[in-house]
Amino acid sequence: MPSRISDCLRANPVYIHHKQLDLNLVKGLPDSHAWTNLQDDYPSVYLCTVETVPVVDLDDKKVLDLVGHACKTWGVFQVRNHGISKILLDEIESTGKRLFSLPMHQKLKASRSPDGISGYGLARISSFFPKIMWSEGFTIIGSPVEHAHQLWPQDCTKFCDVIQEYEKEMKKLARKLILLILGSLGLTEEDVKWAGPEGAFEGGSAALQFNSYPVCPEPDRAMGLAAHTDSTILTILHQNNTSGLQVLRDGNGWVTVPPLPGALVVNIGDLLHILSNGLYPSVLHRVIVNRTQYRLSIAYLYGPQSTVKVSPLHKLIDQGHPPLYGTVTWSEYLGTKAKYFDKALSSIRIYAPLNGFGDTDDHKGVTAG
Ligand SMILES: O=C(O)CCC(=O)C(=O)O
Ligand SMILES: [Fe+2]
Repeated sequence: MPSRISDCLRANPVYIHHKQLDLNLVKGLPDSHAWTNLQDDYPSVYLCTVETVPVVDLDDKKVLDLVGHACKTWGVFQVRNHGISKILLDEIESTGKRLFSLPMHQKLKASRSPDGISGYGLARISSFFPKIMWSEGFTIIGSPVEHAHQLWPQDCTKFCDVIQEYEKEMKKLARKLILLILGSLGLTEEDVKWAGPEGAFEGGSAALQFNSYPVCPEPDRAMGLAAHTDSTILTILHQNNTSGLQVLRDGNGWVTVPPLPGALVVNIGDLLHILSNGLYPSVLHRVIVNRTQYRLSIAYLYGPQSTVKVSPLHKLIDQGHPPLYGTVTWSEYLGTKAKYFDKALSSIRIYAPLNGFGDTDDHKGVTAG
C-alpha cells in the first residue's frame, strides 16, 4: 500500500496523449486547442452584480465565523495576514517565470514521464478532455533536485532553495488553516484521528504545482484549465496579478477570483468535502486565458498521509446527519478520480436520501470540452 502521495500517484497513472505545443510560438489558435461548447457552460457572472469571493484576515477576532461562512457558502476564500512574507511570494513567482521562460527543448528535458508524477507537462486532467488546454505545468513532489538539474545543469541551487522554503512555509499555513476550519465546525485536532499524537498533522503530504498561461490569440475559444475540483484537503494558491481563476457560484455562474496583492487563495478540496460530510463542499474552478497578459499560478496541494482513512468526522454524524460518504484513503481517492473524474465524489457517496435532506448532487456537473 503506497504511503506517500508520490507513490499513490504512481499507482494511478494518467496517460495523456496530447502533444505539448510551444504556445509562445503559435500564431493562431490550432484546432487541437479550440474548445467547442464553452458557451454551453455556465455564464460568467460579472463582479459588479454579485458578492465577491470572501477575503478573510487571519488576525480578525471573528476568524472562525468568517472561515466557516466562506467554506460553507463558497468553498473558496482569499486570506490576508497569512504569515508568508512578500519576499517569499515574489521569489516563488519569479522562480516560476524563470522556469517557464526557458526554451521548450530545455523544459522538455524535465518532462513528466507518462507514468511519472513530477516534472514539466500538461495538466493531469488533460486526459479527460478531447481538446488541449492553453497552459503548461510543472509539478514538484518530493525533492525538486533531479528535475531542477535537468532544467539548469549549471546551477539549480537557488531554484531548489526557494522551493524548499516555500514548501516549508506552506505546510505551516496549511496546518493553521485546517485548525481554523476544524474550529469553525466546532472541532479540534483531537477529533481527527490521523492528526497524529501532537495533533500537528505531521504526516501530511503535498505537491507543488506551477501553472503557466501564455497570452492567447483567441481566448474566447480556449481554456486555460478546465473545470475541476482538487482532490486535496485544501489547496493554497498564489496567482500573479493577472486574473483568470473562476469558481462556480451556487451552480449558477462563474465568478472571477481577483488577484489581490499579497493575498492567497484557499480552495476546499474533495477530501475536506468528505471529512465535513458535505458541509464544506469542494469548489469547482477553472482558468480562462486572455489576449494580452501572461498569467502564472502556484498551487500548494495539501492532503493527509496517503494511507490514512478519511471519512466524515464522527462529531458531525448523528441520527439526523448520517454519513454521506464512505471511507477512502487519499491513494484510493486518487484512483477513483483518475477513473471517474467529476463523478468521483458521487461514486463514493453512500447515502442519497429521498426526503430532501442533504445535497444529493455533489457538484452540479459541468461539462466543458
Ligand atoms: O491557475 C489557477 O489559478 C488554478 C490552478 C488549479 O486549479 C490547480 O493547479 O489545481
Ligand atoms: Fe485546481
